[in-house]
Amino acid sequence: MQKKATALEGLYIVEDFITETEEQELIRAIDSRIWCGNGVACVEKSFCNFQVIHRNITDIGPLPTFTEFIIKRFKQQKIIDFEDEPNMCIINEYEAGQGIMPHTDAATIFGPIILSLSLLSSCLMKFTHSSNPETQFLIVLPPRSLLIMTKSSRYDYKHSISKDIIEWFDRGENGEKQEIIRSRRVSLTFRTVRNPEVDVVINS
Ligand SMILES: O=C(O)CCC(=O)C(=O)O
Ligand SMILES: [Fe+2]
Repeated sequence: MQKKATALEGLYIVEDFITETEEQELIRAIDSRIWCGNGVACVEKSFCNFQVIHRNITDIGPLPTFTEFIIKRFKQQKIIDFEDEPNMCIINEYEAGQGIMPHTDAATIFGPIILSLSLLSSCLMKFTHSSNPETQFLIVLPPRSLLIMTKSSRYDYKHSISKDIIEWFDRGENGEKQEIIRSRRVSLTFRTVRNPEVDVVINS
């Protein structure tokens, strides 16, 4: 398990952060719960241990137990320091044809590290510089990989996932393109809410 730097400052990826068995167990645990729509508005289904109502963020409980091994691994693998320990997990589901609009996770609410674990389908995540939109990076998120968003990638860029069912990316070898056929993807995004119970806007 190796943390690899991407071309974008502060953005890292760890492939095979979890095993296939762990992925299946997570999906089983997630699917046995009731989904709600209180998370970021542009995905249809989400689960979150914080509730956002009228721009108010409220702690509605601890992280689900099925995420405990993931947090433990973040520490073991030195992905995070103790003071960065995530206290929030949002689980988003994307069926083929669904994506997420460009946004920056609000800097006033969330801490400096955003961690996103991908399950099931691969997809591309696009990073677009907020003040120079022509500066873009496309990052492949394979299933079971962990994306680590810090520094410039976390604060200066918007990230988004397209609704495209077929996506293409450059393999960087002889201009060769590789295809991704999107199917159901579930992601677990871990963040640190700095100051729960405050009036906030979740994404800017
Ligand atoms: O699905 C993902 O990997 C990212 C989700 C996301 O950007 C968010 O919930 O703010
Ligand atoms: Fe986000």
